[in-house]
Amino acid sequence: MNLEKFRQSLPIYSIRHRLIAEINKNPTLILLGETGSGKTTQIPQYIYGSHSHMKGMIACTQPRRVAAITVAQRVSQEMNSELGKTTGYCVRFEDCTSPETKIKYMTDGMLLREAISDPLLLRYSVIILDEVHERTVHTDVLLGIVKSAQQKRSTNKKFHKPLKVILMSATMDVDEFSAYFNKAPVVYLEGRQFEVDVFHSVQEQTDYIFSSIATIFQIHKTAPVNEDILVFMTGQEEIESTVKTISELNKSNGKLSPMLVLPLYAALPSAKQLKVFEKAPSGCRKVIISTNIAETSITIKGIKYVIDSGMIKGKLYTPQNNLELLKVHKISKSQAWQRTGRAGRESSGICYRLFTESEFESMTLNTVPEILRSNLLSVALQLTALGIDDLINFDFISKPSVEALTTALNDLELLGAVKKFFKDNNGTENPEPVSKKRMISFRYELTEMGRKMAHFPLDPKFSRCILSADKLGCVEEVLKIVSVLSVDSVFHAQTNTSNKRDQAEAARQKFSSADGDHITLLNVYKAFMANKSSSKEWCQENFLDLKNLKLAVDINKQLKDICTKNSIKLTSSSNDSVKIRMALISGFFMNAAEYQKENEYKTMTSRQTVLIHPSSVLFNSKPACVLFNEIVKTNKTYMRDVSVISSNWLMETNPTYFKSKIKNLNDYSLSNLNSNIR
Ligand SMILES: Nc1ncnc2c1ncn2[C@@H]1O[C@H](COP(=O)(O)OP(=O)(O)OP(=O)(O)O)[C@@H](O)[C@H]1O
Repeated sequence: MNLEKFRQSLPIYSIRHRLIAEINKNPTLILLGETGSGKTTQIPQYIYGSHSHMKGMIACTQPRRVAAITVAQRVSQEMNSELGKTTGYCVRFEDCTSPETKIKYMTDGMLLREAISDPLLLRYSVIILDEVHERTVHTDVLLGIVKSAQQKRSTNKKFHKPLKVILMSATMDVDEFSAYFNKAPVVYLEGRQFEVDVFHSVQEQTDYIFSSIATIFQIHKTAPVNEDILVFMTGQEEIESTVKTISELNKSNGKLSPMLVLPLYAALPSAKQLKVFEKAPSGCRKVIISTNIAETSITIKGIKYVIDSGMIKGKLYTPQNNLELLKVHKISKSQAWQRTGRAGRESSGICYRLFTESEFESMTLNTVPEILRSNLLSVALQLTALGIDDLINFDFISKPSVEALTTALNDLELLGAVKKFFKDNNGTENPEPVSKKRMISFRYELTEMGRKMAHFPLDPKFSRCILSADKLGCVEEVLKIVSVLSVDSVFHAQTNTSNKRDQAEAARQKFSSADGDHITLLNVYKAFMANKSSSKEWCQENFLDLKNLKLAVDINKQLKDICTKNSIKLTSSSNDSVKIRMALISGFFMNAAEYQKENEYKTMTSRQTVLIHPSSVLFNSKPACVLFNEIVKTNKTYMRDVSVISSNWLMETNPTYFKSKIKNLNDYSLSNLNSNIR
């Protein structure tokens, strides 16, 4: 079938005139249509076709870069035009558009960044927010920004350019979205092009990795070899080890046809992600093991079977102790339907759910919005950079708790990114509260430091470390550490025999620094760069993860580019571990802990009892005062990525903050706090 005929066979084609009429009539429209019905690829083309004189662009946002890129490729093929001309895409670190571009697929994060310099989004006539059901933090924030831009553009004659907004998904809570956009009308699109048969497990599965592998081989033994399989699992490590297991099992069997087993997760470099879209060699079955990154929007040709573990790795946040944890948990019904919808896109498909029907029934209908289970530090910085100075009263579709927002703003103030101004009942602003009775409100303004921090696509704590490194003259070193911390562990975990474990430990000792994990990671990075020509063998010998190290090098390059663009000199002071740790303190001073007794530490901020993680080079030492990057909870609460610091450094970096903390510390702490350990 040629592409034009194919487009006409999509369910959405039959209602295209009605859709355009509704879009013309209403400022906002909500479109609920089944997966594969043609929303993402067709709606922008219909709008472009019927409004070719339109001045502004049509933006279509996607929660993930891989979707933005592949959908743009498909649409430019359907329009028979070169990618980057009429249709283009824009994702972090990659802009494939030109002055001719009219249809722009982009990540929601990119549109948010654009809003910093263009809060009314004047470049766009139509903004389509796709896959809104995913409720990523970026989508939720964008909903507020787009709504406010739409209101301002409709009431202020100066702009003469109303903004059309379209929200789309196959599985959203339409009432909530419609209410948020002043009772916007909803168009329901029924029917899908190809059927997908869904099978549930008969019994509850205790080990979804084992069940996934068993199901893959059941299919592989019986189904034609050109029918590919997409499996949903939870995270990078689990996916990489499953890819390895399946490949080895298939090879060792000897009788089965070959398999091309590919991983897919967000941290994988873009080129590797796009590999899953390539056809497998003839006579070979493609099996893709993916996180939820492949859950929405994308079409991978050849996928006949979807295997859904029913699990996802997602964020959980408790503002009381400012703790954000990643946890594997069950998906929602809406996610299960999205995963099912990745089959049946070129012909009928089959979805095997590795959970029973009653387990499915007990799942929540929709995913809890990410904004309600995240630390809001980055969001608060971005919104303040957008000029929103009263976050507590910002029109969020799902309002985070005041506690979570206040924690984020207070932390940003401590990091020096924002400044608080108090307004009294005369309307006068003061940097300090004058008297409680007279204060009526306060607002936050971005500082020069905050403006610079907002340029980095990083947790603001890391951005702050980089900016302090600029002052201290150790930018190169801090960038390397931040890059390694931005990827999964660079140390190999798969050392299952005790002999191998000893060898791995011995190899690690080579990089180990008594100052802690950060300097150890810096040593690993530097050694990797020095041995790059023989990197594969070198990594094997040293029990290091080549893929993650390469990724870190890539991130390092991108961060260097941002520094250069922002006039931050790439200074180096490689032998000065104190300077480097001082720079780290400036971002992570809230993550300091002091030794108590019997290997136990207490965090200075929330007074939690924590231990040093066994993976740390400091596991067997007991420094009086440490800094950590994160807390992980298993059966105990551990600090991960730990470095030795001196309590005096904390006082030097943030005296106001630590003076108040000292008041709360017990006698033991007070005597320790001023002891400089090295
Ligand atoms: N890259 C591609 N290669 C081949 N076919 C594609 C591609 N992208 C889309 N299609 C075809 O177009 C159909 C419609 O895709 P589209 O993404 O527009 O649907 P959708 O309604 O937005 O689905 P979803 O809700 O799952 O994102 C798919 O089912 C598939 O048949």
